Amino acid sequence: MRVGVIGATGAVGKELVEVLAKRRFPVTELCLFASTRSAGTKQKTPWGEITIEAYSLEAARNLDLALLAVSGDFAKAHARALAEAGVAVVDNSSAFRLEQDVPLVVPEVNAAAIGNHRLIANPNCTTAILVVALEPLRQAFGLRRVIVSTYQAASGAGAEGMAELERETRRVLLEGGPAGHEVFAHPLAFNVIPQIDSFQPNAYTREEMKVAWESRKIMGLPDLLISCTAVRIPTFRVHAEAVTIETERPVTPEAARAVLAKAAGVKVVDDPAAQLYPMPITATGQDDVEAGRIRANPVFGDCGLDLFLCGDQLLKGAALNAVQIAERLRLAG
Ligand SMILES: NC(=O)C1=CN([C@@H]2O[C@H](COP(=O)(O)OP(=O)(O)OC[C@H]3O[C@@H](n4cnc5c(N)ncnc54)[C@H](OP(=O)(O)O)[C@@H]3O)[C@@H](O)[C@H]2O)C=CC1
Ligand SMILES: N[C@@H](CC(=O)OP(=O)(O)O)C(=O)O
Repeated sequence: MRVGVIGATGAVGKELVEVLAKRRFPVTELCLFASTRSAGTKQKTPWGEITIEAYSLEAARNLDLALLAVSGDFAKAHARALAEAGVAVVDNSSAFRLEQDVPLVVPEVNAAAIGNHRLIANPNCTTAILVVALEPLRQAFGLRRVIVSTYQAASGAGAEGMAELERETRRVLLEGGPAGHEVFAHPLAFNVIPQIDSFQPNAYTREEMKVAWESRKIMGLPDLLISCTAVRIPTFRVHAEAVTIETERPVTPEAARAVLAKAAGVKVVDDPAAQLYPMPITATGQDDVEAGRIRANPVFGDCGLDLFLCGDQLLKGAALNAVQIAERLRLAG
């Protein structure tokens, strides 16, 4: 397949190239696109050094598959035209996630939604990591309410977010100066920030509402009661999530552990006696979402469960999930 990665110089785009190679996606030609800023620069890839092109429909229309990792505004301006030109498009931005005619897919949960669609939306990273663990629990015990608190890495804000955390951490440690900020609302180094994206009229942030809106769509549970508090922390990679659920039927930690141990895309890491639990340091670079600290939550009687998740948001939350979707597009013909 002729494959294009659009946004190839960014945090997600670079991972997309690596994931395509790692999963031996049948690439006959790889084209890398970014903005005019990067056009002409060369990027090392498993297929050799490739020159970045400035994106244009003319240059991309001969692709079989386009993996978009640019902004929502860019996707709104270009994705449908690309799909109408016959290119299968998987979009990582939030532009189309809630559009009725565009499936929003996490293959472990709702691969069937792909059907014959040629424009597929990849979910918000926090959401993808959450639903991979929630869906098997829903199937086994039913799901009544979900409360999530997140601990999200700097790379969720893209390559510039990572660069800012590194630069400002160095500034504090080496120069003793105060940490600055441009990407984040406040200095992130040596801090945590309970704001990701803009505030909504209901006092939640947009990131928090995406977790609710998108989980409902992916899981096909439009009335699911779900509340999220999304927090940025000074790690580079992996989003962690403390999750509390109320199930419809009684649940025990042992039964939940057994369900999650069999679930695709989940790895149970839960041995408190050995101090084993999910952490960004162990989840970095891993395809599976780590699930641990599984315990009964007494607030919801025998239907309450607490767990802690760590997922590499550049992989399952973005590049890996997008390529998993593309693999199914290929199978669909
Ligand atoms: N980071 C994450 O954890 C996740 C991100 N996403 C989504 O994925 C998308 C990409 O995010 P991320 O990789 O973090 O962002 P980055 O800021 O790291 O990368 C953005 C990319 O878009 C390119 N770009 C910008 N403008 C244009 C343009 N006009 N034409 C072509 N390419 C352009 C940039 O190229 P250049 O270098 O030339 O400027 C760069 O390659 C976003 O929609 C984001 O919401 C989704 C899930 C997780
Ligand atoms: N908002 C996420 C990453 C992201 O880009 O999400 P979305 O694609 O929904 O805007 C974060 O900052 O961690």
